[in-house]
Amino acid sequence: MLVLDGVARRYRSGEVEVQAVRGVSLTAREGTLTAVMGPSGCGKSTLLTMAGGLQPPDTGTVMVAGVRIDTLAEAELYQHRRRHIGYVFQDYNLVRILSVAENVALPAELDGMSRRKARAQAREALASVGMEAYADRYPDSLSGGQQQRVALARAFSGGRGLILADEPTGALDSDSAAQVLDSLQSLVRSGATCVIVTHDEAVAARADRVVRMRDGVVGEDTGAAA
Ligand SMILES: Nc1ncnc2c1ncn2[C@@H]1O[C@H](COP(=O)(O)OP(=O)(O)OP(=O)(O)O)[C@@H](O)[C@H]1O
Repeated sequence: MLVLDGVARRYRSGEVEVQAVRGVSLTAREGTLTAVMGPSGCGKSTLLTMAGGLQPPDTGTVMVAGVRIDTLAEAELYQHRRRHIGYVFQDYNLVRILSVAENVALPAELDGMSRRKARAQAREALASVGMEAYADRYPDSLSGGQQQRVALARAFSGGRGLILADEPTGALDSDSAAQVLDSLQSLVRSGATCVIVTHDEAVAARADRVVRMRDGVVGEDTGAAA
């Protein structure tokens, strides 16, 4: 579960200060898919990076899997992120010289898990997004949608409960995007909490909840009472 409480964040570049997020509270529960939408520059990505512990809020609190992460020391934050949070970006970020299974196993191996265990875990994660048949292929031989499903498996591998995705279908045609959404929904059904930043109404249509931001605040929230 993700709980954001009154988070705010501003950026300063030179003399100019931008209040990117102005106090957002949002709880996303296990087994739900939340779409965060809104015009360019309204603060969606900033909100997602705070939810994932990639940058702290100036004010407000962030809880992931029952732990307040915005005040954790760096080493603990790093460990908590690796255990509980998976990230997916528009451009997949797969390592081209590694096979699909090696890509998915990489975070666990870097974390000290034995190769055998990490690979077994990777195969399970690939199965949960319907990509187990591609385990020995290389990213360049896959379509964009397939690569994104591998990236989803990597984010989820090891049972990470919170999947944060920034425009995961932004580079895909509608058929590939639909397959990525199928995979995301199957992770949600197996209990993951997913939060997606998107401009794509097709994603919003399949979300359990749509949060629309405007100028750093939540303007509309279909799940406000949930
Ligand atoms: N590192 C940064 N330094 C300075 N300003 C930033 C930085 N990152 C974002 N901003 C500014 O903060 C505001 C919110 O940006 P953010 O990327 O969160 O919006 P967004 O809704 O995700 O936009 P998009 O849909 O275009 O990705 C914008 O005005 C942006 O220019």
